[in-house]
Amino acid sequence: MAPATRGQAKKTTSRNENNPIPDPTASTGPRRGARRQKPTERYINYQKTLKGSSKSKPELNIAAAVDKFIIQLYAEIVAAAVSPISEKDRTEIQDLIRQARTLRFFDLYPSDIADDLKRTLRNSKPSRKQDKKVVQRAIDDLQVSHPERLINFIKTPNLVMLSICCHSQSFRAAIQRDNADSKAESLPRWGDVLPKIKKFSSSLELVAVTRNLNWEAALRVFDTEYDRLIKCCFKGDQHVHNINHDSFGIGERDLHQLHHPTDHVPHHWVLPKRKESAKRCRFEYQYSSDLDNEDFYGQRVPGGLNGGGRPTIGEHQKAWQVDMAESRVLDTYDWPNLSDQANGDPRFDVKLKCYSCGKRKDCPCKLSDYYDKHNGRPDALVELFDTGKLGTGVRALQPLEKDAILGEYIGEIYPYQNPSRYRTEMYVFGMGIPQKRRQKRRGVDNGQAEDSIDIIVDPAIYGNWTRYINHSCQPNASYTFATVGRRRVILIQTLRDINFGEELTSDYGEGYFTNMNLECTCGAEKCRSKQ
Ligand SMILES: C[S@@+](CC[C@H](N)C(=O)[O-])C[C@H]1O[C@@H](n2cnc3c(N)ncnc32)[C@H](O)[C@@H]1O
Repeated sequence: MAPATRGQAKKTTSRNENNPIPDPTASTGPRRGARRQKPTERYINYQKTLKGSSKSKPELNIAAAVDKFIIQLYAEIVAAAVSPISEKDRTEIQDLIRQARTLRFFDLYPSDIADDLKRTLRNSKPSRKQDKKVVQRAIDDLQVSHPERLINFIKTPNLVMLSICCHSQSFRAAIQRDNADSKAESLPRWGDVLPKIKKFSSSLELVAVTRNLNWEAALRVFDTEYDRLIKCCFKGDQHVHNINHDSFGIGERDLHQLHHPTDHVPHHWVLPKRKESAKRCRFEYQYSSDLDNEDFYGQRVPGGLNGGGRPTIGEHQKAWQVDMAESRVLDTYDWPNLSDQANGDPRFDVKLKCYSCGKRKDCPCKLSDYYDKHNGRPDALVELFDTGKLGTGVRALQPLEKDAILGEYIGEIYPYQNPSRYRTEMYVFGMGIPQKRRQKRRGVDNGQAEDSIDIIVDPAIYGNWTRYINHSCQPNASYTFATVGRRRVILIQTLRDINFGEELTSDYGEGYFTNMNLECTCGAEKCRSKQ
């Protein structure tokens, strides 16, 4: 990809001879929408009060409040997955899941039998201390407010989703909060947030499981307690009405997991359009002479080589794409013009000051320093999703503010002079890096040419999520160059505020689609392909 250079009809009705005011008396029978009487003054005043009252606004406010809730839900689930959970939170999570399971258990029976069973439970007098505790806990579980919410959530979406969402404090509060309290606190009601949770459940699950959230541990904590409860209260098999109690009423459907990632790297897995399991990113390339050496062939190629044997040059291969933290400079290539100071790193930029500290020499800055000072969001919550016609794309799972730096465009680095390593320019990004300053004395340019190194950053196989940003002729993000710690980097920066759920796009530059022999299908109003 070449560096980006950066880059209603109003409805009118006029009342004239051709469009006269309709005469209500002109037709005989009643007409839809025709006003029969003039509205009374009282009615007009009432309408006015409605316009000014909160009744005219709630839709907007509710939508915004629900969005805010969903954004918090994602953020809190991710926080629970990647950092330790406090003891208090853990207890709350476990309590809510246990209450839901107890309620669900009784709900499996026809109501008369369930009532009988609850009565048996309340009248049971277990002798062992441990059993007493378990029975009391189950009796308490039956008293929770809004039991139907918990029971229904286990049915749709399911218990997996409940265990995942329970890791969010906002979720735990919302499912237990009375509607009156929601109103008083200007928070969305449970009935408002539930449809949105269902809508995003596949994405929420993928976000949680690829970050290794241990939803199952929280769910299983009380398994032994349920065994005890069944033995205490239901005297042998008398309660079994075609209901499997192996897991205290939890069936296969309750535990249906949609995504089964084989590793826990969030940016390896693409959220599918339909409710299927997420797919791991793969890439088809042509085996080239550049790869035909021990460094590549000898290593374990991600996803293996087709057929296992050494491929012939030009053969098509498919590999898993790998997520890595930093670019990898390949030393299997010759690096002409590399200055001594560069220390083997062709990204070394002799000419420019470090954008982070402003020094030219002895700069210790790392990219994280730059992020700290320049509105950086390198951990921004994004997900890979299947866009359909454009393949994999990236969308924001949180609002992103204008000018935020979201990450570095990284990949394998090799000299520009070489053909693309995987014989495709799909992800290739080129940049020139000065290695020597122009010698100017007393205002006279000595004519000595600048030494510069042209490099390719190629994330075809090794890269990060930034490679999946699709092109738009009216993008909301861009590639920017910076020098940080003497190293030239390509960064992704937002061009405007980006909303939750919006796809991130950038401009690949004029030549990309011509070079690739592709047509841009971004669909933007000012799409170059339309001009
Ligand atoms: C850098 S990759 C972006 C990620 C890519 N969609 C994927 O699945 O890996 C660039 C490729 O995405 C597709 N693409 C991205 N934006 C496009 C657009 N506006 N029109 C057509 N194809 C596009 C093209 O196949 C292009 O070669």
